[in-house]
Amino acid sequence: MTEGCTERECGDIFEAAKKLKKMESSSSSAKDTCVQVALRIRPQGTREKLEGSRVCTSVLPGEPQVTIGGDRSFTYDYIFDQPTPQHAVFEGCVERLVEGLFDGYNATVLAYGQTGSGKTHTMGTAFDATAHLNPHDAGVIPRAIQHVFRKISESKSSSLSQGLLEPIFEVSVQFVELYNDDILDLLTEDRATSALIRIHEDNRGEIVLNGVAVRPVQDLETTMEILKNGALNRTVASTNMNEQSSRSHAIFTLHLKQQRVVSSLDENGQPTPPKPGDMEMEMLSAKFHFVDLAGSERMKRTGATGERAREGISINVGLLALGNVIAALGGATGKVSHVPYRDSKLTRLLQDSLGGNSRTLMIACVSPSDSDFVETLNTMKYANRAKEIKNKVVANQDKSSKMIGELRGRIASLESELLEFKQGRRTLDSDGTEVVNDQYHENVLLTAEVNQLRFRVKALTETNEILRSRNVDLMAAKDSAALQSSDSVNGNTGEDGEVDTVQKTFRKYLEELERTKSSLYESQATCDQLRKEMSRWKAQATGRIPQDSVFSPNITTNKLIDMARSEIDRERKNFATADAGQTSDYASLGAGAATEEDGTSNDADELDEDDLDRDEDMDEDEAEEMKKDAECNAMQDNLNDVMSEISIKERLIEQLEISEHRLQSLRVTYERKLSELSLRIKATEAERDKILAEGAARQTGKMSDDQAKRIREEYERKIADMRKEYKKLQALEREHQKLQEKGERERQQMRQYESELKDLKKMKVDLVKKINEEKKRQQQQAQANAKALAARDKQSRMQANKIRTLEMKDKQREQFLKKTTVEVSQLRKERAQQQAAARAQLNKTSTAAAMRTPRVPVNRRNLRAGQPEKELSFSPKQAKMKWSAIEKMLERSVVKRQLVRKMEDELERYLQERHKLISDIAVLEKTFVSSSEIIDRDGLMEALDSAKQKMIYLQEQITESQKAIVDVDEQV
Ligand SMILES: Nc1ncnc2c1ncn2[C@@H]1O[C@H](COP(=O)(O)OP(=O)(O)OP(=O)(O)O)[C@@H](O)[C@H]1O
Repeated sequence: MTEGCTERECGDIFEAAKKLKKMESSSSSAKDTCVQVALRIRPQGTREKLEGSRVCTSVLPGEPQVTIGGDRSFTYDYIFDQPTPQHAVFEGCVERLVEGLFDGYNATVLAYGQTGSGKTHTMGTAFDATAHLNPHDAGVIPRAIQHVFRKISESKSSSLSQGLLEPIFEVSVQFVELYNDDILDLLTEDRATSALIRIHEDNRGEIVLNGVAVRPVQDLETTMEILKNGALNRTVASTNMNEQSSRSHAIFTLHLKQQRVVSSLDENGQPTPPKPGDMEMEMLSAKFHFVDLAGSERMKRTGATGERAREGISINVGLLALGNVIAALGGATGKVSHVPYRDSKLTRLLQDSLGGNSRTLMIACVSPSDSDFVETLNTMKYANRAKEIKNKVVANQDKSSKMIGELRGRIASLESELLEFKQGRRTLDSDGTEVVNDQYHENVLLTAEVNQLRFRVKALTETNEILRSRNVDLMAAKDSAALQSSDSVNGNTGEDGEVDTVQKTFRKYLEELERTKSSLYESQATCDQLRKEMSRWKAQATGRIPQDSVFSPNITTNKLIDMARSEIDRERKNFATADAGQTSDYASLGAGAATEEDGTSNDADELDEDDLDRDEDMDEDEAEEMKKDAECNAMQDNLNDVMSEISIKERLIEQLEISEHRLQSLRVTYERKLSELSLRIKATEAERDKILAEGAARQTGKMSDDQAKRIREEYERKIADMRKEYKKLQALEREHQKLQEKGERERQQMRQYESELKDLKKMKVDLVKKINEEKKRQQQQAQANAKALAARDKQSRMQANKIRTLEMKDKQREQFLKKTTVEVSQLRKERAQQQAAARAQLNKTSTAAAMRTPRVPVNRRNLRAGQPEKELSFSPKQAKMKWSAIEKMLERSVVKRQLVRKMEDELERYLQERHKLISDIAVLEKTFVSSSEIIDRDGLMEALDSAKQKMIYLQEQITESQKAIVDVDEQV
């Protein structure tokens, strides 16, 4: 397990990081969310049924798809067909928005549709001052309010049951209407205050209404009362299309502020209760706009005149501006250049909800009747465009909670990152392959190196063991030699001076051996010390300090370490000298690159995208450079290893050479002594023989037999002693022989060390060469990179210039077009005036001369001639092409519009005929029932038959017209 972190802790950190990441992504980061669209088809009204209207919409069962006009289909996020009850609409698409309110997400529900299509019914603000609202018919707003208060009490009681701090909620409401482009506060009786209402955009980009009453509310009943009073204050009037038609756009806003204990999310993204000791508070705020738009209407159909017509125009202007905002936000390219929010107060009020920070739902309300075919088709198209709008949704947390959350997330992710480095966490890269991080690889390499060193230490320990056993042998030999020497002291005191010398020599020899052994130990210790030192350097290089890096103080060891350090320092200095040239080159290159950056920074604002690209490239280059640096460092480490190895081997060889030298000199001394002893044995034997021979010659008289015997015995004893001594010396010689053999083995080892040393030196040379080559290559690469960077900078500067030039040209072109348009309208005006004048003149004089009034040329060539030189030189061909394209497009859409209008009129005519025919049929049927004359009844029957035939024909025509409208409408 990794240092300083238990398995459990690691797991906890990972989990915490995971949860916080989820929290972060779910709360603080803005997410793109499309505006959701629901289509609600209201049931046919009694009047429509009586008028014989047929249902022209059909919904695919189980699919959110609707078909109209035969084969025109639209798909929405939700479709609620005719019989859908109110609660299903709320639960289907609004409830989750209310839930989001408690997590700090703004929401908007926008009811759109033609007049009488069911917007007010759906929103739930169709209150009757006297009648009690049937809970079953309650619309979206009452249900949302109910849900908010229910959820508040639920979360309070759930906190209490969990032993957590009770959350604090603040709920307030606002209710305004936009009538004839005036904002009116529906919660105040004093209409004069409305003049003081201002739309204001705060520093977070949120739209706020200054001067509008904010009513704090505590429970469902009070809020409903406020809602009801406000709704009853709304401007409504009766039109042909709707008994109670809303003549204004109404916006009911519910603000929710809460202070609660922060809850984290589990692995499934579900909130988990915080631990009792971990009670961090957060502040969340959110608002819910409920927008009941006034119905779009065709004056012809609503029969509006006077004030109603003025209202209708204002409503249609607002809705048109809303349509333009929707079109701009949901443009095919997805790139919004300008959104005309400021074109109307309605769009300005809805700026938050469309393209802003809100989860928005548009409920498009339509009538299923074929008499409303054109309006229904238009509403469906309008709603279809709204689907494309993308909002940026972010939870509204107070600044400090947000920051704390972000910091917690950051800490947790850093902790998990650290853990990943330590443990070698496997991750999936972009290709989906499993990878282990670099730090882990490095750890593995170091562990392998440590193992290798351990192996070598083991080998040295074994050598040590061998030397120790040899020491034991030698000690035994020494003891036996001492014993023999004491024997000889006891038995022979006369001629044993030479033997003593031999023994002394032998002792010296043993002492020498001991010295050699201790030298070997010393070199072994040096070797160990150097290895430890090496691993300490490595550990320092990787930021780790091994546990065994503390040694007992020892003067010799320290001396050796100092020696090794000075040697390494010397080598490092050598390399540093070799590097110095290249480093200064790198530094100058780096400075060059920095200067380049400074030079380009002035253009940073204009070159954002290019800079981003370049940053990415630079990141890649940096990564590449870092990789190379790592390689270079690895090589340097290798070189250091080789060098320390070399110094170890050199020391070993030195020691072996010294010991070999000592052995050699001992051998010579020893051999000399041996030959001296052998000569003396021979001389003694010769002396004995000689005395014996003389004794035999003098046998006759002077020496007795006993005398001779004594002399012989004495000499024989002497010789026996000497032989003994000789034997001892021979044994010693054998021992010496053995030692020599060992020496030979050591010499072999030395030769091996020497060849290894040679290899290592060669390796060192190769490595130095390789490092130099690598550095040279890196230098070249850096130069090439700097060059490429400079080239890229130059290119991006050029591109920026190009963009600026193009933008300038574009501006000029726009100005040119604007000026041209102004001039054209000016000329048209003048022309009209001239024509009027000419007509007046014609009336006066009745002569053709007046018709020759000089005409002001209005063709484009003349207009262009009036432009300054510069503008003319600016791509007139392009401007002409653009102009003609605009003209063609306008022409096409005008033709299409005219055609559709004609078809709509035709459809309207058929519908009216059908309406008339239905009432005719009703009259005929009535007369038929009341008539008693057979002749009359036959006539009536025939009339009824022909009316019914006509009805079939009319129905077919209506269907055909609807199909034709859809076909033309679909054409681009
Ligand atoms: N889903 C429905 N179920 C039953 N009746 C409905 C439904 N939708 C609308 N209605 C009825 O249709 C009539 C018109 O509805 P509503 O007033 O809500 O239309 P509107 O779109 O708000 O019209 P306007 O834009 O003119 O205010 C009302 O009498 C309403 O009760």
